[in-house]
Formats: sequence, C-alpha cells, structure tokens
Amino acid sequence: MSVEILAEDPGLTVPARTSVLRKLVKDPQAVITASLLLVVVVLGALASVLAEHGPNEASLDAINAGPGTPGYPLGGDQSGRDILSRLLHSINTSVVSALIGASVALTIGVTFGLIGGYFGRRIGGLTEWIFSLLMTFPGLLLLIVLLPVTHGDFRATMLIFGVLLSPGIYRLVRNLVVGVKNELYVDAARVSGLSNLRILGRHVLVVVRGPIVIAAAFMAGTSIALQSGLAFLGVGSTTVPSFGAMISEGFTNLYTEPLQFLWPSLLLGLMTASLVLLGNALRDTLEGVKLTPAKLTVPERRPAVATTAAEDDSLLVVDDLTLAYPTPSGELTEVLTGVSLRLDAGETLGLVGESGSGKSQTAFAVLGLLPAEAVVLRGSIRFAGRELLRLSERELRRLRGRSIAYVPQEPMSNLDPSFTVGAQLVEGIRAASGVSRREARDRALALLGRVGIPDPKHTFASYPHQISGGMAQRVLIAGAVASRPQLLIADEPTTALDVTVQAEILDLLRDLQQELGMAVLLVTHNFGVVADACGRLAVMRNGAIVESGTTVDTFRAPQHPYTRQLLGAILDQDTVRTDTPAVVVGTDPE
Ligand SMILES: Nc1ncnc2c1ncn2[C@@H]1O[C@H](COP(=O)(O)OP(=O)(O)OP(=O)(O)O)[C@@H](O)[C@H]1O
Repeated sequence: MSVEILAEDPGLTVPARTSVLRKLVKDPQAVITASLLLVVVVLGALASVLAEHGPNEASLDAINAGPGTPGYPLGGDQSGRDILSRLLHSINTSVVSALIGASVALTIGVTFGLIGGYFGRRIGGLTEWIFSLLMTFPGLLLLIVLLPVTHGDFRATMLIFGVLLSPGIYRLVRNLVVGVKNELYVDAARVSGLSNLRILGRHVLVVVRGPIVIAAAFMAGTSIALQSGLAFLGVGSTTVPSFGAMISEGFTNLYTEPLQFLWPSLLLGLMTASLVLLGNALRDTLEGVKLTPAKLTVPERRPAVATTAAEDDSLLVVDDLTLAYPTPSGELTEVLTGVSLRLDAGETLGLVGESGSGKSQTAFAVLGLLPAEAVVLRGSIRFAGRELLRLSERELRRLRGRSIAYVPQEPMSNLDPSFTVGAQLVEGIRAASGVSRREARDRALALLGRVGIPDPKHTFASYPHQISGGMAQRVLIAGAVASRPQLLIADEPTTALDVTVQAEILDLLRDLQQELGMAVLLVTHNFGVVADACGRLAVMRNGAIVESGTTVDTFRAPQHPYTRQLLGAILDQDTVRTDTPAVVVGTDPE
C-alpha cells in the first residue's frame, strides 16, 4: 500500500485516484471469480458450436453412455441425450434466469427504496405497506400456483420471482437512504438548489451502491438456484435444459452413473459461489478496503534514534508517530507524520495548531481511542516507561480514567442525557477505583465542591440538560481528576464555552494541576490559552510538529514562519481600529 507524498509539502498526502476497474483488476478474488463466470458464460454462448447434438435430441445408443463415447464427450443421460449439450444449454438458462430475476428485483427495489426512503412520511408509508404485503406472499408456492399463467415458461417465472425478491432490495435501500438523507451534506445539497433527482443520484445512490452490488450478486445466485430448484421438482417446461432437471435425473442414477449427477451440481455450485464472491470483491472495491485496527499494525519497536536519555525519563514520550487512514479507494492518507513530543510529570504542554493540523489525532493516539480503521505506520508512544501502542484494549482501559484522564471539547455531548450527573460521576469513580457506592458518592460531592460548583448536592441530582455548559465542563473535570491521574489530556476544553467561563476553567485546570502534580497535555488552537496555561508548547501543522519549545521563548522569538504567522494573527488589545466600521459607512448623518 503506497502513500503518495507531495514533494513541496511533506505534511500533506494525497491518495492516487484509482478507477474501480483498475482496483478490481488488482484483486485476485475479483479476477478469479469474474474469469470463471466469463468462461462459463462464453461456454454457454458457444453451446451449439461445442456440442454436436441439441439438448433434447435423444438417441437409444447414447442411453447412459459413458464419458468419451464418440459424439458424447461427457456421455449420455438416461434418456440418451448429450450431457455436454444439456450442460452448456443449462448455463444459458441459468444466465437468463439470473439476469431477469436480479434486474427486476433491482429495478423495483432500488427505485422504490430511494423514493420511500427519501420522500416524506406519506410516500414512505405507502411503499412500506406495499412491500410488506409483497413479503407476506409465499414465494415458491405462488410460483407453482401461477404455472397456468406463466405456461411453465421459466422467463415469466423469473419475472414474478424478481418481483417477489424486490422487497429485500427495497428494505436495504430504504434503510440506507433514511440514514443518509439527514446528513448535513445532503442538506447542503438541498440548500444549494440541487433537484431531488440529482441529490438522489449523486449523493444518496453513491452511499448505497456497495450494498446494492452485493445484493444484486446474491439475487442473481438466488434466481439461478430457484430456477434449478423448480426444475428439480419438475415444475415448468421439460424441454428447457436446466441444472435442476439434470441433477434430478442424475439423482435417480446416482449409484450407477454418479457423473450424471456430479457435472450439473459442480457447474451450479461454481456459478452461484462465483457470483457471491464476485459481489464481495466488488463491494470491497466500491466501499474501500477495511484495514486492521491500529494496534495490530504497530511496527516492531525500533531504537528511538531521536530521543535522548532525558526524554526517556519523561512521563510521556511520543516518538516519530505516523498515523494514516484508508481512503475509499484503499490508499492510505497520513494524518500524522513523524510526531515527536515529550511531557514531564507535573508540566503543562500546549499542543497548538489550526483546525485539522492533527492535534486531536495525537491526543486520541495517546488515549488509545483511535478509530478501528486508523493505521499506525511507525513510531511509539511511551507512558511511564510502557509502550502504549502494544497494550491490549483491556490494559488501555485500566490506564484510561486512572493514570490518563481526558477532558473533552464538548462537555454537553459527553454527558449521557438519560442519567443524572451524580450517577455518571459515581459510575466513573467506581470503575476507576472500585470503591463502594457510598464512598464514590461522597467523593463525587467533594469533587463537585472542589471544581467550584456552588451547590454540589443539587448538581449531583441534576440531569445534564439542567446545568450550564460551564458547569458541565466542571463536572467532567471533576470526573477526570477523581482518580488523581498522572496525565490529563484536555482537548480544547474551553472552546465550547463562554469567554468569561473559559478563564475560570483554565484557572481551575491550573489549580488542580498544581494540587495533584499532574502533567497536562492541553490541545488548543488558541495561543492565548497557551500563554495563560502552558510552560511549553508544540506547534502542529499538516500532521507534523513544526516547532516546540518553552512558551516564553517561542512567544519572544518564534523560529518557524508558521508559528510567526499564527502569533501574528493574535488580536492585541493595543491595536485600535483605524478604518470606519461597516455599519457607519454610507449612513446618512441626518
Ligand atoms: N476517522 C478519520 N478518517 C480519516 N481522516 C481523519 C479521521 N479523523 C481525523 N481525520 C483527519 O485527520 C486530520 C487531523 O484531524 P484532527 O481532528 O486531529 O485535527 P485537529 O487539529 O484536532 O482539528 P480541530 O481543532 O478542528 O479538532 C484531519 O485532516 C482529519 O480530516
């Protein structure tokens, strides 16, 4: 798996765009199954050329003739018909069955799934009712009962079967569309004036195409199996060559002529299995390859070239951390490139940078909370001498909440609205320290008082929606410091708060840090916060650390142009606006 790195900016990676076809060609599963299907279909198409006899031509001489009989390469069946010819023509019957069944099911299911999922409740309710009704029909029985209508023609039977299969596709598409239609980008497309048809075609269909493809392959396989099943039961025209009819006849001769049973069974299995496996390969290509979770891809530990002995004593040492995510086309895009930082016990490090620079990814990597699709390409994260990237989820869980705590950006969305603040605090304290419920409650109340909540008992009994954002952040800080962690990671802890509350929360964090001797990794995009709270800082850009040092030195003499640019962007109170405010421009003084 290659990662393309732009020469002029080592922090920025762009995946090469690969067409679906090119990706499929590289997938052995897709190549093998598609080739097998192609060979089978071509053999079917050449049936009248390859076989000397017609599928229903019978000869007394060929009854149960063995393989290699002149004119009958695979022998003759119990009625004296050419087995090879019947096999090849059965392929055509299966292909036509698959095409009719799958395309009818897809056309009806996808169309009504999109309509039912995307448009209002009334249309959705109507389509739901119709398809629920359709699902109650006993499929096989109905196909047999309708024989007088279809006159035993397998194509008409497959057409009806396609309709009976369509509720499966309808449900799949409808559920996917319901999930997608409220996404913000669909709202944005609506607001930008795109027609419903374009939104459905461009934004919604793209999301549902992977599952549709795999379902289509499955439907094709099911159609072949059903057609064969009906023929096996003797339902339908006896003149249409079919694997089912051949298997049924071969079955009666199983002990004397087992090959008569084997050939059609093999071909039927080959076609249906190839279809399903091809569908899987197609889906993987369309939806992107699922890679293994981060910790499974951690490379062997290398000697830490860049770290010094002093750094090794640090509480937290992140060394050369390089992290990537797979794109839908399966390529890897680096979001962190060679990130190295260290944090001593009791100190506060500000991780600063603009939005998207990789601050949160660095913090989540330390917490072991990266999404499963994240891939650690290289590097290490050592906390108190332990390599975090090698810990199991269980070991990480024991570390989190005890030795490493976390304060999030959005306090409200990190509290469960269904439980009181107290219940959530008690649960966290008990999980971290295993104390009794009563003791956890006492601790929680004391902590709420310590973090500056005026009426701890009242807040303890409140639900999250009953307290303010600032209070919620104090509650989360109380929960985070409950187990006296060695390291507190605060990810933009003041961003979602009112300016006056921001200062109070920073003061609280500083006080708690001194009181508990914790190290604090403060993730922020705000240099003011860094100046206020951090002894050292590291500046991130495009997933890499471009400058680090003490806050005083960096503010006095920033080394990297990007740091200078960020510092230059801070509003300073001495700068007085000299131009005329917009509201005054053009205002008539009278
Ligand atoms: N699950 C993911 N899959 C792919 N890319 C991701 C994923 N999560 C984050 N990224 C990318 O990683 C990069 C760094 O994101 P990160 O959240 O660390 O930035 P940040 O500096 O914390 O920004 P912000 O201040 O806006 O939170 C971004 O380009 C983001 O798009």
